[in-house]
Amino acid sequence: MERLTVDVVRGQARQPLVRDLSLAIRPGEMLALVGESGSGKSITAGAVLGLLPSSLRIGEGRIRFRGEEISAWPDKRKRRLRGKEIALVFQDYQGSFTPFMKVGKQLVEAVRSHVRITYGEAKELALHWLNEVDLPAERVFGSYPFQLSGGQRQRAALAAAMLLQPKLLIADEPTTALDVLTGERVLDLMTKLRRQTGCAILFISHDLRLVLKRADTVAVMQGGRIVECGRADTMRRQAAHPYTRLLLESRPLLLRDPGTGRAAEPDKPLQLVP
Ligand SMILES: Nc1ncnc2c1ncn2[C@@H]1O[C@H](COP(=O)(O)OP(=O)(O)OP(=O)(O)O)[C@@H](O)[C@H]1O
Repeated sequence: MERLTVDVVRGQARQPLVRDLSLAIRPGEMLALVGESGSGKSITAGAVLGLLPSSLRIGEGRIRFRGEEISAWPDKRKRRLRGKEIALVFQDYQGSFTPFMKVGKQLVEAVRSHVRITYGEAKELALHWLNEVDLPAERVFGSYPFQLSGGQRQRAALAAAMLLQPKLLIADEPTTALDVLTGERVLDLMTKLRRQTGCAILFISHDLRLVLKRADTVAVMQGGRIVECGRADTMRRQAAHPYTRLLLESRPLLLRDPGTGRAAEPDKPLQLVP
């Protein structure tokens, strides 16, 4: 992305939501885009994918993918790129699968909508990737999404994303809905997959400390702009921008019982406090 600006269009007026954003991800690299809610991370991902709502437009700048400028491509051409060369994993892993169709059937259909192979070949590919994400492949293939745990569904979504060996995987808060250990496992798998396949990963997160452990490069966003971008190991030692330091120092939220102010007990109403 070079000097990318995304505007919200209201009648004749345009107001920038993402400004002057430049980022580069190389094959096999994990770049994390981090910032608080509303900082512009999802809009940036939407711009790359050609998935911006109609009220948002790329204003200035350009997006290049494997040497081609894709920002000006028509929707149909971008659609062909999505799923095949650029894959997606969302926070809402429920939304990655249709509820009442077996996981295997969905994986097979996803492959066959992009490449002309037989059912048997597509099934073999699906089983291979389910295996790669450490799932009991045959069982998951024959299961409905609701028969899997949240962590299993997110790993199945990762297998679905990898099926066509994408060059870029965009993962928008893929671990946020998972408990810490399950989330770490999904991240470990992403690290393994990018090493194995050379797939680049754009990892979107609000959790700077989490991504500093796994990403090669970290870009910190605030109010639609990148305020700091650099190697994760350097940022771990010395964050330059005050906002990055604030994100690093911010304490995890605790769940407290609003009545007693103590750590919450199960089944009591909860309140989030900093
Ligand atoms: N369709 C839209 N029209 C107008 N403003 C929008 C639209 N979509 C997003 N915005 C605004 O753009 C800003 C950036 O939104 P974005 O969803 O990219 O943030 P984010 O960093 O991904 O946040 P979160 O972590 O909560 O998903 C926010 O202030 C949001 O309210």
